[in-house]
Amino acid sequence: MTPHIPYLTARPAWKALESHFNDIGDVHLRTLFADDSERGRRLTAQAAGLYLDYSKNRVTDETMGLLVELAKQSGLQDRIAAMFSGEKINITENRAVLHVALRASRQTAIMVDGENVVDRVHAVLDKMADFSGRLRSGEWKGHTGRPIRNVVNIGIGGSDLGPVMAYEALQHYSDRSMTFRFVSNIDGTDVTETLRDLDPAETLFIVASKTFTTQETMTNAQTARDWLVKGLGGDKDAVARHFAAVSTNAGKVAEFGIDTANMFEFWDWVGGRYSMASAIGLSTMVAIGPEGFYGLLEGMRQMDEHFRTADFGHNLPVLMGLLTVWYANFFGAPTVAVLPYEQHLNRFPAYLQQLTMESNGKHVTLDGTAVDYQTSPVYWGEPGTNGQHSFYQLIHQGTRLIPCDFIAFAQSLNPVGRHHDILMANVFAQAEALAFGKTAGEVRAEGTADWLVPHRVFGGNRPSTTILAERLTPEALGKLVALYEHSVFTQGVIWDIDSFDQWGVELGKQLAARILPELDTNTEPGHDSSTNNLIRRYREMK
Ligand SMILES: O=P(O)(O)OC[C@H]1O[C@](O)(CO)[C@@H](O)[C@@H]1O
Repeated sequence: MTPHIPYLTARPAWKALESHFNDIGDVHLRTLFADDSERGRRLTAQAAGLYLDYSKNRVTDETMGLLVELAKQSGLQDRIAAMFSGEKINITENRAVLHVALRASRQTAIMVDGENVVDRVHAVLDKMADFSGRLRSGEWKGHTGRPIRNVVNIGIGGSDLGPVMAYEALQHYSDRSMTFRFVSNIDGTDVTETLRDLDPAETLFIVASKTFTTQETMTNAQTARDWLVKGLGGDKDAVARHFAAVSTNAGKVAEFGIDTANMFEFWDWVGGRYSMASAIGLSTMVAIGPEGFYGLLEGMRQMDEHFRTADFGHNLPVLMGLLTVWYANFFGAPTVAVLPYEQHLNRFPAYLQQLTMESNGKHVTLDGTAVDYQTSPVYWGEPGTNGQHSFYQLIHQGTRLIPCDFIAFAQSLNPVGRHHDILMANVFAQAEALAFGKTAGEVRAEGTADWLVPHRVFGGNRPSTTILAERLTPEALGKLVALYEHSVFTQGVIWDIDSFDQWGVELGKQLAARILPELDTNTEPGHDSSTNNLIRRYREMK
């Protein structure tokens, strides 16, 4: 029988953390470092080649002990076991949550409803590898007999953000003789600008949609199909050689007119935002090749294993998840900044926004009780060093506490002159400046006039975590993605919420469906006075 888990704020470890926070919440990182010369070496952890330095966080050994205790009292170990064994932990949709099965090795067995899903995963991976191989070699020909040189992924949310993030991240490994583009927005500009300079005879569309009913994706796919057929002389038969689909919904794929032989399947136990290792990653596999894609899966698998087996005190995703809870709930920090010092990770913050906020932006516990504590913070960020010349001012001297995740790699994929050392000097310097700041005494000692001193003081004590890896490879990206996935899981378990549904996006969809027909008629729209007025104005102006 599952042990009863008390409401979050009634758990003994929570209460202990509250009183501990009163004791150490204001202690400065300068003091913590001055009192413990080993701190920077000790408050670190590493696994699967990722090095996590969490020493610049406002924690002591006691804090970490209590946070780990909180994870235990929240039943984290059982919940991890439940996820990995295919239990239907997405309770509001009655679904298993098995993105870990997408990267399980062929020999593994994970049963859902009496079936080993790992066999199905590998059957699809084999089909993807065959298709990717034929595209990349030029064996797969378009309708006019020309090889495919352009791949356009049409999808949105998890059917876009994972593929586009992974493509950007792994561009170094991609086939540079091909172009890869991503259409997501319903704004006609997205599809128009994407297709503007492409030759339909050499273009393949991957329509990626779990449900195959998403309005944005279906509308963009229809426009792409019209563009293709028109560009190839009006021959509808061209669609078969230029469209592939990735979906859980074979019926809808066939209805759209895509040959289901060109359909790559995934399953309802893969959440959209957890799907980049599934067939949703088809564009990634075409770009970097099957071997590269298997490398990505291998990296994820290593982090999955670490998460599943390592004790919480040395478990990277658990530590990161617990630190997020510590700042969100005890310091009241409303956001987390993710700052990759790697240009190829420029879409990583956007990817993480869906992963974190669609997962943990919830207001009730699993049993439907309204929470009286904060859940997911807002995640945001930009690659360094660009952010330094824009919003870092607020992180350094603003009034809000913004925990930062710095992500950096020891080796550059593009070693040019001193660029990489300068980049790394900056990431280390930022974390140092945030933690230790500059005192009024130090500012004065530089000869600063008295009136200017307060403006030039850096309070410091601003927490950050640094993730350091050797080099951005498919494996490393897989580890990083799985690290954040499991950190999100850890947070969700502590907060006792369903991290795998997304009911919050439904209302807007329903209202848009109601408004759409009203935009074309002259009947009185049936909404509040602001919405009615906006609809009327739009009708006049359009
Ligand atoms: O893959 P689909 O079914 O088109 O859904 C796209 C996205 O829409 C959502 O359901 C809601 O925004 C996401 O969770 C999902 O990733």
